Amino acid sequence: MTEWTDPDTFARALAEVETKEKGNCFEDFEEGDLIEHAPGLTLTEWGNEQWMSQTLNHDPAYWRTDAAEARGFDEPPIHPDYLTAATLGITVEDLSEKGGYFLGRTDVRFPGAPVYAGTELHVESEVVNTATSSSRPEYGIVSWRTRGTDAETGDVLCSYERTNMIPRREPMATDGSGAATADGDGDDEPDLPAEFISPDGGSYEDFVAALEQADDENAAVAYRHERGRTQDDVTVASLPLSTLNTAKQHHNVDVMADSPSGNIVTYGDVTRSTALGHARSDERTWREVGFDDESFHTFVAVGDTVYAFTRVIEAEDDASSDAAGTVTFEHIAFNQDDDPVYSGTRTAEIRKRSN
Ligand SMILES: C/C(=C\C(=O)SCCNC(=O)CCNC(=O)[C@H](O)C(C)(C)COP(=O)(O)OP(=O)(O)OC[C@H]1O[C@@H](n2cnc3c(N)ncnc32)[C@H](O)[C@@H]1OP(=O)(O)O)C(=O)O
Repeated sequence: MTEWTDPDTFARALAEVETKEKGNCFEDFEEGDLIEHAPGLTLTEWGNEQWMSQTLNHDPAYWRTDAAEARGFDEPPIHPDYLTAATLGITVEDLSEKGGYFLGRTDVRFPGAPVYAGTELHVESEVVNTATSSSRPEYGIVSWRTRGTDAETGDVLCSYERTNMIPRREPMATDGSGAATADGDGDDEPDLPAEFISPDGGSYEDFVAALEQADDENAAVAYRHERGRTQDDVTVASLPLSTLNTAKQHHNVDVMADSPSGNIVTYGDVTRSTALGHARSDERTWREVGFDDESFHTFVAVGDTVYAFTRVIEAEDDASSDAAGTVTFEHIAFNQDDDPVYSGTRTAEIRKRSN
């Protein structure tokens, strides 16, 4: 038998053989295509706790039975961030393993009852939009609507619309006009208010009072959270793999050395969940309602630190329980250089002071 492990021989063999490719290119997606994601995943207490602990989501209702019961849950439930990340992770093999980046997501909702450990997740996606990228001819932009359901009951547990940049098999012919970006001369920078108000506490009434104060003045309710989380092998590689997210961006240093980021990068859902964990540590969350207009602005890599900034947009006394009111926030995750890495709006029910 030929000794193929001789390095020169092996290099020649590698150069000759076909690579069994993974994932799909832009050209493989057509609007209306329905994709059922085979992996599925059982949401476990271990997966939930690993996700929550590493992203600093330490709300006692997700950790302690008495705290869970006081919030109307039967037991500590699966955290909505882990549910969202798992509903996306499972889809990567079919939708985005070829490469490209997670750009944004909107209409993230949790229509079902609280989800508990042991629930088997079934996920499917529909291609809702395919577009050329005017600035990057080697990529297209694809959006999918994804639904994660309870495999046993068929109840929808999590749904959203997500957009990725996806590599094209053949780069688009371009006259280069799309690459030019009008940077402007800085004159169109939005004005900031004269004053920033920070709520006195994390209860619903504190957000209402701060918004009322800001309404009278040239002010906004906005503040930063002290905690930061430096990205390490666990957050960058382990957490996405624990959701069956096979994107090479998170665990293949060899391939990523040649990519726009030059390195493996943090799964967008880890960055976002970490920033939300920081924000939640300064409020009295009752329930998560939904997320919109989420965007990932730049890469987060091992060694980067994820911080969070919150702007309070509105408060309404229309929550699902008298114990809480509804607050809409804009959260911005930023790194050690103060560069925004993620932004999105979040609607959450926040406990009233008496509860
Ligand atoms: C899951 C998963 C993978 C991941 O989790 S990867 C980690 C999370 N994502 C990131 O770290 C990406 C961060 N973003 C960036 O670094 C830059 O945006 C990027 C990807 C390098 C592109 O930067 P550019 O400066 O070249 O371009 P733009 O930001 O202007 O965007 C390129 C085109 O995309 C369009 N676009 C951007 N955001 C959205 C959006 N939310 N929805 C729809 N379209 C969007 C933008 O308009 C540009 O279009 P053009 O026609 O002008 O090219 C996984 O694998 O699934």
